[in-house]
Amino acid sequence: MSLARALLQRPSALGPAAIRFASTARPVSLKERLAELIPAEIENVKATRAAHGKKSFGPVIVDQLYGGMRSLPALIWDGSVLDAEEGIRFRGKTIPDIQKALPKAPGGQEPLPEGLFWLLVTGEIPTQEQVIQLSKDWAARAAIPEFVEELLDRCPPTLHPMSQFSLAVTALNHDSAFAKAYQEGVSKKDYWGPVFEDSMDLIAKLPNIAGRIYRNVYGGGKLPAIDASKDYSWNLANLLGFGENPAFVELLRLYITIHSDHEGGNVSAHTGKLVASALSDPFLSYGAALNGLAGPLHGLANQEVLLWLRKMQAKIGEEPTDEAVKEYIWSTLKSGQVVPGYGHAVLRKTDPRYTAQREFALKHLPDDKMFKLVGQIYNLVPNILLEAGKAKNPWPNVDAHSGVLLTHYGLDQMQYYTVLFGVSRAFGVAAQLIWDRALGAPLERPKSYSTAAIQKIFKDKS
Ligand SMILES: CC(=O)SCCNC(=O)CCNC(=O)[C@H](O)C(C)(C)COP(=O)(O)OP(=O)(O)OC[C@H]1O[C@@H](n2cnc3c(N)ncnc32)[C@H](O)[C@@H]1OP(=O)(O)O
Ligand SMILES: O=C([O-])CC(=O)C(=O)O
Repeated sequence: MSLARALLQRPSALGPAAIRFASTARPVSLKERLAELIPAEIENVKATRAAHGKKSFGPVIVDQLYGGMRSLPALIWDGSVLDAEEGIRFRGKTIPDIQKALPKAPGGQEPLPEGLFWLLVTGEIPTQEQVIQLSKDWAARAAIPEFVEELLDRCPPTLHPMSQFSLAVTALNHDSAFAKAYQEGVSKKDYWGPVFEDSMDLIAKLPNIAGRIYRNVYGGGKLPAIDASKDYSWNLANLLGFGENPAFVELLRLYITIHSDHEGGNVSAHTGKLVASALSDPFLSYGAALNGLAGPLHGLANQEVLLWLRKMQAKIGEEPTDEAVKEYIWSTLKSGQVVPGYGHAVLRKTDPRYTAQREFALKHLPDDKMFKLVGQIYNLVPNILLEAGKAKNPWPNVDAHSGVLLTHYGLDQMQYYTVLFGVSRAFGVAAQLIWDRALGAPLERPKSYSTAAIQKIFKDKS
């Protein structure tokens, strides 16, 4: 067994210097860096709990039990934290920060999602070499089992792409390193190793799954092979048939980076964490997360936005007046539907992910008719939502913009959009699952109450 392998199997037995010594010929890998970071983080969590473990986070009110647990402090999520006014920070960094700091592809301007994953896992900005190493590692792991290919090929094209995606990801559990290790009696303190391997496999295999679904449902012929000399987003674009379009590849780099993580309480992230807390492997956990992402109030909203825009254009034309757009928005609200792409459970300002996409559009497609319509809607919806008086946040979220960019480049099959969101969200969920197992996160089991029980509690107290 090589020294590097021995180190990886028993990282805690040897110090960081030894690990660095073993890898002088190549950059320190993500797994090696993680092995260095875990012992200190275990101590950090212990110290935090010792200092603050018995302190209150404030009262829980009954409305929070009925109201979807809004603002209830209930989860630990290290990769990112969401501020209602400012938006997301990945390991403390805003979207403009990471656009500046993360490594880029040669000639590219957008951050490479490989770098974002490194940042989510370690809290550190990787070197160009480390990012290249990650691209190559994922390319080497990208093949999917033949039976998963067959499973996808047998899905009727009428089955929603998200259902196909979730089926395929769940089926990857067949080869889970963690499920196998658990059956073989792996010790709790070593859970993170096979969970790391599964997480890397999961992310690496998503382009082949996503590409196969796209070509099966929408045509486009045989899938090309993964090119190990190219980055993750280029390969995904190529599998979809857009590898020759550098602007589309750049868009995917930005898209995957900004959709990756949105702290822990959103439906997909929380579902992944919850399911994994039962020690279900990362494939089962992420399959469950995808089923949540497929809901129209969450990730599917990007599909809904495009459908809504198309219906609007069909009704009032491609370049409508403000009055016609206003009337259309009101008719949506009056018929008891939501305006897709607007509002948010936490945010109270324009989503910085919307802004990042708008800036991309201003640079690459300023004259696109649908982009202009999206801008026009931005000037009208917030006032109407405020006037309607219900939504706590009248501003656009990430989903208000993404479909327009994809459509511009010819990816206009909106039912497919949430699959791309799903590829991206795997980065954030996987990073947290690795840490949850490294830090020994317990089974999740909050307390529930019936309405009768609540009435009794307060009757007894009054
Ligand atoms: C990646 C993402 O998941 S981002 C979110 C994507 N989802 C969408 O864009 C769908 C449209 N938006 C919405 O439905 C909501 O704003 C959500 C689901 C995102 C957030 O929901 P909540 O936290 O419950 O929002 P909020 O507290 O503001 O809701 C209060 C009321 O305003 C309504 N409301 C909120 N946003 C909108 C909207 N965009 N259009 C119409 N009504 C809205 C709610 O439906 C709710 O109505 P109700 O009292 O009749 O039930
Ligand atoms: O944070 C949320 O609840 C929804 C959201 O924007 C995301 O998950 O990206």
